[in-house]
Amino acid sequence: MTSHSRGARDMDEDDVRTRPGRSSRPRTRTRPAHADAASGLVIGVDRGRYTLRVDDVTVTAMRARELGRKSVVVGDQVAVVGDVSGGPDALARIVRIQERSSVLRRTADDDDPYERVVVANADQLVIVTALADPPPRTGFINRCLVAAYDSGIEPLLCLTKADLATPEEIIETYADLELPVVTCRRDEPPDPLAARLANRMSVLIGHSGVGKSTLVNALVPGTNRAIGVVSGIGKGRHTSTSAVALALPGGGWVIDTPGIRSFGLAHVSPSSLLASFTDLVPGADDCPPSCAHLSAADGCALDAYVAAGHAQPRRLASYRRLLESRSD
Ligand SMILES: Nc1nc2c(ncn2[C@@H]2O[C@H](COP(=O)(O)OP(=O)(O)OP(=O)(O)O)[C@@H](O)[C@H]2O)c(=O)[nH]1
Ligand SMILES: [Zn+2]
Repeated sequence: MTSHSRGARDMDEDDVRTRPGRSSRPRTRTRPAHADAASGLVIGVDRGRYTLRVDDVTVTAMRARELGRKSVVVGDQVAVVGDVSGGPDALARIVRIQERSSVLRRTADDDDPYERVVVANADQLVIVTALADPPPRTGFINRCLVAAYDSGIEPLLCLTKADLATPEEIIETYADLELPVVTCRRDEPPDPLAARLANRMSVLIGHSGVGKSTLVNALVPGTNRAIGVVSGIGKGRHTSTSAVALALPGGGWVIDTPGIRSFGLAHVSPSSLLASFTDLVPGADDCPPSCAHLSAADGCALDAYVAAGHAQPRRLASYRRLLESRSD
């Protein structure tokens, strides 16, 4: 349906979602609650106060009681009513959370039964890894990849500190995943990364000290993310723990996730991860029900599928490596 054919039909959530950024809506004689709500993007969350972008205005909001227990997270598109002027004492109310196109979850650890959504609507997960100081950890990269594939978010490997070490070895490690890679160094502008971020909603994730703040400062002039010193202790510094979305000068958003170093992956099933390996998917047709896809000895049909030449052995090895990284 096009926007012209709506007529007097009531606005529903889908209408709001497909037209983000509009603050005024056609008024009809019979309107559902808050039909005149503005659309906002949640760019920060701090102790029950939400920072939103409504058109080009930064607005502070609280949640309306009608939201119930549903959490509002950075990246959410919301409907907001009340004072959206952005004035110093202005407080708006979030009355609705639009359907999410993706969710990135974190659990405190893999045994934690509560999955916490940390970011909504991201379409790219930027895995920031230093080439040295600290050295790359493939376990971490693997876990991030599993989280990305499971959430339907495209991964991008961003290798920092290219002045300290060469990237060939780590690039070779992931050569079978069609994983895009960019390298950066602080003495050069991060143009290859900026090009990949343009007009997208990207989440940056990385261990402390990999140079994430340095990157964000270079990507978003005017931000002042604290730059730390790599140390063996590294826990004494005060760091904010909630995600924040920053507007990129060329369009798009980058979400920094201080305090989120990895993801709980207990909820990721072998079959949901397999879905990202489309070349292997048909091979699972002959697997026993709820196959763990780990070995032919347990009846997994993927080995035979690969042996018959239908897919690359290296792809199966990559898939299993990621599968096993869930419990690293
Ligand atoms: N040699 C070199 N050092 C870098 C580079 N980028 C950042 N650093 C240094 O690495 C250290 C950590 O950088 P940050 O940007 O604070 O790293 P971070 O990932 O934000 O770390 P947290 O703030 O702890 O999350 C700082 O001393 C930076 O100056 C680089 O490209 N090359
Ligand atoms: Zn199997």
